[in-house]
Amino acid sequence: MFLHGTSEINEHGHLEIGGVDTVTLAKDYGTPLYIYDVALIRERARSFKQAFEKMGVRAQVAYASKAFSSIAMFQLVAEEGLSLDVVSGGELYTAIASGFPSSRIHLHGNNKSYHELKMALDHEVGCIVVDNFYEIELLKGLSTQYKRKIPVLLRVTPGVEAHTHDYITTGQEDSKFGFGLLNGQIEQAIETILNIEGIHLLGIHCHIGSQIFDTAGFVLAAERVFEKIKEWKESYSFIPEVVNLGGGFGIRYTEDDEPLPATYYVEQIVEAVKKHVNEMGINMPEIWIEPGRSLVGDAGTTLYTVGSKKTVPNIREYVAIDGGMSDNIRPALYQAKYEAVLANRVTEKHDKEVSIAGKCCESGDMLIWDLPLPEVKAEDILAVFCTGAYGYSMANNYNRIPRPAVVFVENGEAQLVVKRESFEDLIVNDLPLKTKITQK
Ligand SMILES: Cc1ncc(COP(=O)(O)O)c(C=O)c1O
Ligand SMILES: N[C@@H](CCCC[NH3+])C(=O)O
Repeated sequence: MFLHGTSEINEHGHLEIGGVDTVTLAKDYGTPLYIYDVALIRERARSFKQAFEKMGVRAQVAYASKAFSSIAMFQLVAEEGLSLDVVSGGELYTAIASGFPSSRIHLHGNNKSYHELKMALDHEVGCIVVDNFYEIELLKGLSTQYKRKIPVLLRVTPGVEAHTHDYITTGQEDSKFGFGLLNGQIEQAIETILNIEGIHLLGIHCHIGSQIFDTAGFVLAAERVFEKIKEWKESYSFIPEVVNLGGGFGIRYTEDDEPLPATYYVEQIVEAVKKHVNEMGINMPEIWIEPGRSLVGDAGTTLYTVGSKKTVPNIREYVAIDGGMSDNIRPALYQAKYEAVLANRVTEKHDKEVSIAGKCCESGDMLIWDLPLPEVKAEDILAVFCTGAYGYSMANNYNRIPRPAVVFVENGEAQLVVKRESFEDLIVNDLPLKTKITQK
């Protein structure tokens, strides 16, 4: 069994995280329940930041908040001195409500609305990562309303796409995000932006994918971008102050995953940029990265209560839990794999194979196939590891299932940071029919 972060087995034979007994947490807060190991989030945040500091490079580590956003999470991120990547009015609103320093917020999105852009500019966010020509027009219109120049990065699709253990180069840059790097679009965008009085072109952004286990894709992306920067220095006298190489650093979900330490990604990225900068004889730009999953993924665990079971003779045993694709859609969406244990009986032999079914009305609502567990009984507590990224943030109300609560644990203390949705919450926006209802 692989124990992440501060996870331990205590004297009761229970799984403990952050010094708190998870079986007690399940009793106190109910299940399903998302638990975050705060010390592990801090450790990850610090390792990214310190890696840059060690190399003497000016940098911003922006937490990609799509992985998990809540007021408390944003406050933790602020406390650790990271920046924040938001991709919607909702994430931006949460960031502002949390008191996050707006100068460290970066707004992303491939279809930002006028109102989202205005909201970001009203709050003087650190930068807008411009994605397309429509957005340039919107910003041009908006720029006349503000005294300060709008700081922007231009997002490019570098023609490098990474998938888990490998990467491919895509000649045609077939992506809905950003300006093509190799088809003339980015030059058109730079020329347009440089001619807009109220916009300041701070630099270039690219992101090559998610759950990536090697550094070759990042190095190649940096190479592609810098080949172009060499040209832009000549043609536009444009030298980026910032180069943002995105997020995507992989984590260990199961024993098949072999993640690299944060320091290794940072070193390779910095070395790649330094090489080009030295060749060009320009100043080292600030390097920005945007880790999401690698900051919170393995710090999250979901607790469920076991309910019904079904045996299909000679085939398998299904064990159903009180959540499913409503709180973790990743197995259904990406065939994502997870490891799990019985939190209340961790020390017992996990040597019976069962398959964990969710409670949604969907055959595909299976959380884990062929999971080794002890003989499971109703009321056992199942702990699924590594659910911290894209779990709560992609949770939904399918079958009108309320979203679970979120608890932070650290130094033996638990703190509720997101309340469990109630049935009342589910109908709060529903309006009754205008016409009088006649009972038949
Ligand atoms: C632009 C951008 N930045 C950062 C991230 C964060 O990725 P991850 O959670 O894999 O680190 C993503 C998601 O893939 C993204 O699209
Ligand atoms: N939601 C995806 C990752 C998307 C990355 C965002 N650009 C996942 O759970 O793996």
